[in-house]
Amino acid sequence: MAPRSVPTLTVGGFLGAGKTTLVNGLLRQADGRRVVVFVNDFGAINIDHDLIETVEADRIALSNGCVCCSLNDDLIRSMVAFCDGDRPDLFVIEASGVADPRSLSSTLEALEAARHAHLRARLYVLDAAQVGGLGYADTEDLVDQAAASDLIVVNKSDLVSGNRLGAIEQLLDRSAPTVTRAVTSRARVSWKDVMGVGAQMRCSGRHQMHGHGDHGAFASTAFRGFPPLSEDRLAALVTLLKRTCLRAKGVLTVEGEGRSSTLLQLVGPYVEMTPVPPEASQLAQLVVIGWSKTLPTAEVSDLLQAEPWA
Ligand SMILES: Nc1nc2c(ncn2[C@@H]2O[C@H](COP(=O)(O)OP(=O)(O)OP(=O)(O)O)[C@@H](O)[C@H]2O)c(=O)[nH]1
Repeated sequence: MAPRSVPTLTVGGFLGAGKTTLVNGLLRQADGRRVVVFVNDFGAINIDHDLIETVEADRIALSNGCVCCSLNDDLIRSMVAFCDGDRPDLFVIEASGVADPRSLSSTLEALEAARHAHLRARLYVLDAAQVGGLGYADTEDLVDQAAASDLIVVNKSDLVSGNRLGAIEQLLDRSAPTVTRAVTSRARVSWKDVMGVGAQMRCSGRHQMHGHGDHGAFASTAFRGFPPLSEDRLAALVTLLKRTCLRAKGVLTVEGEGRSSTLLQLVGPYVEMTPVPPEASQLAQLVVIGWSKTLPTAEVSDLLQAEPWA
């Protein structure tokens, strides 16, 4: 009997929209199914890979490039390698926050032709707090990408007013009227809903070809192994990043008793700092992503007292 083809979910969405949060939420519902997650980070350090909650062997990092263009061959090779062994129950591809997830359709078609994997559903996470905060052209681009998906997850509803949510819903009514939608906080979607939507959307015209977006507009810089930060320098760093960057994430060590480590997550003006348990204390590392023309590499370097690593 021919081995079964592996159903595959793609997860797209702009920088910081909540893709990793959504994938982790799905993994918690896996109920014994074996899920292999391919994680693509735009920066040179794949921090998302570390944040995905699954066993080591089933998280595959695709770093320092974009899965919709330069890393496409790596993705295909890696998926085929998994299909040569004991096939998993599900593949999940989390695209980078600058990828155009529409480009993954042709990758999936090639794998489908070889009976390795097939597209189950394309999920697109839209950050409700971000939509409209970007320029008109960028917002339009995100909405176009969302319209080419099977499920739009309008996330971070906790951060916006009812009016703002209503305006986003109206925009999607006009631009993506046939795509199923879920309004969420913490990107909570049920396994059943996700699998159900895919089954309904098998013939959704996904054979269009799409080029990838203009990644040249974005740049990232990464720092590693820098010394512990004083409270003041940490505050100055956060202020700088909020003002100048689209996305930053990393693990920082803060000076003081016990030298605590903190996971910093920044999406535009939104900041989360979560203590990292001592047993998981890691090498200090930070990835900063923004517009190429305004990325504050030198200022971040001064505050961290370290040269960029990549
Ligand atoms: N307040 C709030 N924060 C959220 C929500 N969903 C995700 N976040 C936070 O937003 C930040 C980014 O979430 P991620 O899931 O890492 O986003 P991502 O799309 O994977 O980010 P990149 O891959 O870097 O583009 C994290 O600090 C999350 O905890 C939400 O619904 N509400």
